[in-house]
Amino acid sequence: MFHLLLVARSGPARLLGPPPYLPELEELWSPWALLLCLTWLGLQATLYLLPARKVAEGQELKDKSRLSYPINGAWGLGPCAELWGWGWSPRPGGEVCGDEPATPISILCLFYAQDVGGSTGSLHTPPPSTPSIAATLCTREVAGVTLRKLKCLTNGSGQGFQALVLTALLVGLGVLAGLPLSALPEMLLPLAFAATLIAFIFSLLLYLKALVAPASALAPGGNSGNPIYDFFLGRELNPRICSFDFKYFCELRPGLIGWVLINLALLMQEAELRGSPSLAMWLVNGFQLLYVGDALWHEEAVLTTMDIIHDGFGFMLAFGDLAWVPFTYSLQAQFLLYHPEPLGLPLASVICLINAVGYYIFRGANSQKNTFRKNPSDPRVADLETISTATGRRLLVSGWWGMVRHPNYLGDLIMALAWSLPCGVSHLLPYFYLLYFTALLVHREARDEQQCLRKYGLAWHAYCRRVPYRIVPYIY
Ligand SMILES: NC(=O)C1=CN([C@@H]2O[C@H](COP(=O)(O)OP(=O)(O)OC[C@H]3O[C@@H](n4cnc5c(N)ncnc54)[C@H](OP(=O)(O)O)[C@@H]3O)[C@@H](O)[C@H]2O)C=CC1
Ligand SMILES: CC(C)CCC[C@@H](C)[C@H]1CC=C2C3=C(CC[C@@]21C)[C@@]1(C)CC[C@H](O)C(C)(C)[C@@H]1CC3
Repeated sequence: MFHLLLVARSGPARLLGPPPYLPELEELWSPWALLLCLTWLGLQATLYLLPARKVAEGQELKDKSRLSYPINGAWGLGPCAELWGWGWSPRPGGEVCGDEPATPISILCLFYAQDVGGSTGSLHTPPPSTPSIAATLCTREVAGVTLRKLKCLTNGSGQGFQALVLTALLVGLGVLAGLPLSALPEMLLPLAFAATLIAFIFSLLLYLKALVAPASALAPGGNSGNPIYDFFLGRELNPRICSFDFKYFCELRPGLIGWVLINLALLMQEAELRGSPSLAMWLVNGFQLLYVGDALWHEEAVLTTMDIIHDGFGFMLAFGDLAWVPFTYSLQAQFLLYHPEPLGLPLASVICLINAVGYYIFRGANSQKNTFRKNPSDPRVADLETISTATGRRLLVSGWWGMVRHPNYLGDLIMALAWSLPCGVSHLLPYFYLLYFTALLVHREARDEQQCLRKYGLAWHAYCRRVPYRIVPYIY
């Protein structure tokens, strides 16, 4: 990470060459940078602790329990923000008619968005047995008909980004009040050092906490008994203090939003240096903002990722979330600040198209799987072909998941390419993310494959025969 930060600002910007120089400790260590990182973590933790608009349930744990997670990153601009209601016989998609006669068969779920006042809302008609209804909160008898107040899980649509938007507002106000955001790029080295230090100390504390955690709270890996290995991979699966879930918080909030902030600071510094931000810088900022915004919009989907379900929370993820993501994922914008790249409109349009294709595949595949896992009879996935497994769960074999076994990785990789292309082809450095990410996803795919084979046995073999390619059709 430090090599990348140093090389990005050096003239030759050679990824494979030696670092331009070795920084002295004074260049790395700054109490101000540490204070800034801690303030940032404090701000994001405060936003995380804002009263939850919705609580989602995680996957089943070893002891058959499920953890709850606040879904703050989203607020309701549309249906399914927070969810409940007294259901009775409205026309699907229509307005609620209070005086409409209630009938026993039309118990519905009225999803209504809190921030549109609570009085309006769209109506959905999920059958009460679908997994999108988490619980019956209470029942009420009205004219001999039992109405149920239902707690529903969101389907992810129409959600916004509370934490991201509030951070943007605060930063905007700060900038108006004279906060020198464009000075941030000069501080990247000490900030990265401080973030690494925090990740290291934090993982030590997590390791110590895990020593007294019950066996049921431990991750499948990370319990080898070798302290260095376990410290690195993480002993505990979902370390928490009360309802504050450290892994979930770190995975989505400080690092991802920090990445966007660093990008913005680089854009502002470029504007100061050259009069206005370059088109290439706009593209990189826009694409990556879309990616982070998407992650927060679909915040709940992270609960089914391998990181949350399977991996312990140790140094690898803490460092990855808090330091690696913000400081290396912003590498293209860092590169552009020191190595401006002229970009014409025709090429920019092609790059936008590549990003759009990548995003379409990434989002389509992730949403299709999430929808299917939540409610296989959802009309959007009900027609897809599936195969049964001994666990009772089915596997999709048509749609995106019938094209390759990891279509979401394919989309993600295409986007990674689009993020590098605005930096031109004169240097390898801006393509670092693409190379690293390919390695990460190939390794991740192999890990997932092993887990699925363990879970689904013969059915997984059948799926592999039916869909022979892993990530790239006809190639891999
Ligand atoms: N930018 C970054 O740095 C990173 C981004 N990512 C992105 O995160 C996202 C999540 O990735 P990841 O957590 O690895 O895993 P996936 O979202 O790909 O989920 C894999 C799981 O999906 C289920 N599954 C697999 N095949 C099928 C099928 N045919 N039908 C139904 N379910 C199926 C299985 O779980 P089950 O059957 O138990 O439901 C499997 O374990 C991806 O889009 C990836 O690109 C990931 C890592 C880093
Ligand atoms: C330090 C090591 C070299 C590697 C550490 C890996 C981590 C940086 C990544 C592991 C899985 C991740 C995910 C995302 C970010 C990177 C890490 C933490 C993710 C939050 C990015 C946004 C996506 O939409 C997502 C699906 C929510 C991602 C989940 C996995």
